[in-house]
Amino acid sequence: MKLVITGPPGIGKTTLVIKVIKRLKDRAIGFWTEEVRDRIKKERTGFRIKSTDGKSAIFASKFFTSKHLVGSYGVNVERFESVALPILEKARESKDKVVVIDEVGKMELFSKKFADMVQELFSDPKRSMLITLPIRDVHPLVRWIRRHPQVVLLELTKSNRDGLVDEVANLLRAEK
Ligand SMILES: Nc1ncnc2c1ncn2[C@@H]1O[C@H](COP(=O)(O)OP(=O)(O)OP(=O)(O)O)[C@@H](O)[C@H]1O
Repeated sequence: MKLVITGPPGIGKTTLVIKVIKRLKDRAIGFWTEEVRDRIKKERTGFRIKSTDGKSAIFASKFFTSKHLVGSYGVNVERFESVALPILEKARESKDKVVVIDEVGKMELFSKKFADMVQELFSDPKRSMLITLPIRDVHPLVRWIRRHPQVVLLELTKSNRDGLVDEVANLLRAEK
């Protein structure tokens, strides 16, 4: 099964993914991205990637100089790849695991290697995946995933986000 969660920024996609990973325990392999906030001013300063094997890196920041910009955030593609690629390579070898990728968005897709890896994993019909996507088609791959015939697309809202945790975990757990 290919479960794809979409919804507007801040609706709770990452929160849902983290809860589902906890439910799936070691059946889940992959990564999620979360905000980095200034401890004193409380404002968002960037984004961090965290993998199921405990690695993490700040890969986008207001303080990074980069040719890859999303709004005021500079994206460090090498830092992103240093966490994302090893865990997805490991996932490729672990055929019975659910691959979790939060998210396939504009910042992440500056990495061509990441885009190729996502497409490869997604193209395996037997592969169970849980992916989050931005609401807009920010990249041809986002459009391709959204329209893939195997996809079950779930749009997250304030009213369904709590109930979907068990539903998503059960759907993925039921897969061999
Ligand atoms: N089910 C929930 N109940 C209450 N608060 C929630 C819930 N889900 C998320 N939140 C809160 O909403 C905020 C945004 O959540 P989260 O980062 O998961 O959203 P997101 O959709 O992944 O955002 P982005 O699109 O920026 O990645 C967080 O402060 C989180 O604590």
